[in-house]
Amino acid sequence: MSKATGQGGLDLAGDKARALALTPVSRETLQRLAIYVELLLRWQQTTNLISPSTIPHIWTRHIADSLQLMDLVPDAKTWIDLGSGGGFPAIPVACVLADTPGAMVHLVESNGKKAAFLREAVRATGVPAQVHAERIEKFVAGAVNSVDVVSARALAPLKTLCDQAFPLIERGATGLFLKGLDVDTELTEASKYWKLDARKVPSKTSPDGCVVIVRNLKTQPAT
Ligand SMILES: C[S@@+](CC[C@H](N)C(=O)[O-])C[C@H]1O[C@@H](n2cnc3c(N)ncnc32)[C@H](O)[C@@H]1O
Repeated sequence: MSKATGQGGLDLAGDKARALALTPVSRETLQRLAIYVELLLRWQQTTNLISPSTIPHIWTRHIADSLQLMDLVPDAKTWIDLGSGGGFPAIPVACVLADTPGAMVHLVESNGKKAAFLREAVRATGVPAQVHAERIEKFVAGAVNSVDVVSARALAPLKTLCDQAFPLIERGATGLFLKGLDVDTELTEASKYWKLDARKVPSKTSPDGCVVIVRNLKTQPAT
């Protein structure tokens, strides 16, 4: 495999350079990310971890999209990522946090094959992360410790994310939810059931995307 090309002769160098310009990382973090990307592309041949059409843009569409969360919560050390799938945003976040003492990222993913991949990704990169192969509802209900951040990407509408993340946000976690074009409709719907402080931050990687930062989540009083 040449330096310029990735798995299967894919030329990812340009996309990787664009991603690193958007979300710069240390040399050590980049080494961990490169191990993860290579592993993901290998598993992708037999397990659907990301949409095949996004493979040529894996560094911008997935890695940088995940890394943009770091600047929003610079002091956060403990995360729970809901519905991690192939590992976004959790594994890139853990790659950055690997040099932070006390950091831990929990990945909740009920699909057995994807959870097996995530375990292998954690082992290969050596990042501070644990994979929980169970349903979000069960994991969150049993989570005893408070965390700094609860994140989710491409999992569910905001109303459902509020339902799922409420026990964690109630105990002080900040919700970071990567969202697309429908965000305003989703916010309107969520606001019927939840009182929430929600701030939209434009995405660094997608012109139609944003990150919704949720704090102070409370149920709406019945009218
Ligand atoms: C569309 S994928 C998104 C994966 C990843 N977050 C991303 O952005 O690439 C949603 C993932 O959430 C998982 N999932 C959905 N509902 C879940 C639940 N209730 N408990 C655990 N995992 C769930 C699915 O198995 C799937 O892998």
